[in-house]
Amino acid sequence: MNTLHIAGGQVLRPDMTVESADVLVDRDEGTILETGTLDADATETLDAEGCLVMPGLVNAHCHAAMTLLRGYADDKPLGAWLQEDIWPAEAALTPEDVRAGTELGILEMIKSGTTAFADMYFEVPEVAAAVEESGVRARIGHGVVTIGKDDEAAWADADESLDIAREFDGAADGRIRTAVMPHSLTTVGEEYLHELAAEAHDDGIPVHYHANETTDEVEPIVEERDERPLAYAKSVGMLTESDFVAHGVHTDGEEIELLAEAGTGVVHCPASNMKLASGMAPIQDMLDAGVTVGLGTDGAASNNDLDLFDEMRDAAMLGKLASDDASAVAAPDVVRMATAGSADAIGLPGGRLEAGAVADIAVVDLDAPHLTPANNLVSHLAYATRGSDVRHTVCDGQVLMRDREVLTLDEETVKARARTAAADLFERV
Ligand SMILES: CSC[C@H]1O[C@@H](n2cnc3c(O)ncnc32)[C@H](O)[C@@H]1O
Ligand SMILES: [Zn+2]
Repeated sequence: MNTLHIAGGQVLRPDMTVESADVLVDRDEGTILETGTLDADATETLDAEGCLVMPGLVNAHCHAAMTLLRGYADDKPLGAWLQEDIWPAEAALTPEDVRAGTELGILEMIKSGTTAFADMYFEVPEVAAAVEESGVRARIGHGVVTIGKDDEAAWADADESLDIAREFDGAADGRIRTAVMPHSLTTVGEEYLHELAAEAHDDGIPVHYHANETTDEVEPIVEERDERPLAYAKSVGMLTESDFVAHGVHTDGEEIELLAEAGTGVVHCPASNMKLASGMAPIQDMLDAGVTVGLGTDGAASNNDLDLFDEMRDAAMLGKLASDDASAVAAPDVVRMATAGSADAIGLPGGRLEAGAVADIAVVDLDAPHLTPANNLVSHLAYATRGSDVRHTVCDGQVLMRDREVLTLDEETVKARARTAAADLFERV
């Protein structure tokens, strides 16, 4: 059998306990065969002495190509940031730019232990190619915006989202799944939302969109329709078990109940919410109500990195402030959010390290001053670990990074291509 032996580490179990154990992976099937004390004669070995072996992190809401726009526009609220800076720059992006930015984003994610992500953008065939080449897992989709477009252009955009979702679902040996992705409840008209949700669900494809991110986005819906945004989302068919929303910052108690009843996932993006001053999501209330909550970075222009360890710390800190309670959004909650919660929210396998699960794994080196002493490793993951502490990354049974060297992408080439693409882009805009 073609196997990978991750040897000599401690393993993070799905119940958030930690114990010394090896991990044996079936490289052909891309699954975990067993964990325990193993004397394996494996095809390939990864040394995990002094390390914590954990499920690969899942970035449940991202725009990976926005790495090209990192630091391009800071210190503005969402509306002004999008309209004055981001959308004009994105209008000048070429397919090659999207490929370069997505590769850079994936490189950053692999180097910080992320093995899967959900991505909303355009030029999606380029996103798919980057996912295929790099070996990660992703749920990808074309983001639809219909406001400011005539009917023909709006339907063309909506159709592109459906066509792309149908074409790429199952690509890259099943590592790529898709979703139909209307940008938000205010940037896409009601008739398009209806049609997108109905057609997507007919084909078993989920719907992903930004919702309840800012008060500026909630108020017009309430004024115009006399209902909250997530009640509106439900009425157009976009609040089902397979669907997942990004943000959910300004979500009231009734909307939280709607999410819990429907089984719709929420992706919390605390760094983006703080940077754009969007607000504080009621995450502890959502967890208490049984909502599936995942964690996302959003794009690198509103974060400004794609490191989910940062995001876990931000989620814990902001969750306490939002609840005015230091016991809220505790360390095990955020580790669960960044692993199983995210995987469940976006409907990809992963997030759990156990026999039979997909072999999507991050190996964290504990030998750093900021992780010493190793009093509580779950606490360390939530509050002290940095993406740069990740030593090896494995996805679908394949080693993507060994001893901090990424094997599927050439780091220097990816960085150089992204630098050139960004410089050329800013010259054009
Ligand atoms: C149409 S593709 C996706 C679209 O979303 C934009 N975007 C990035 N971050 C956010 C955010 O926090 N809220 C809303 N929209 C966002 C991105 O720039 C693309 O245009
Ligand atoms: Zn977003």
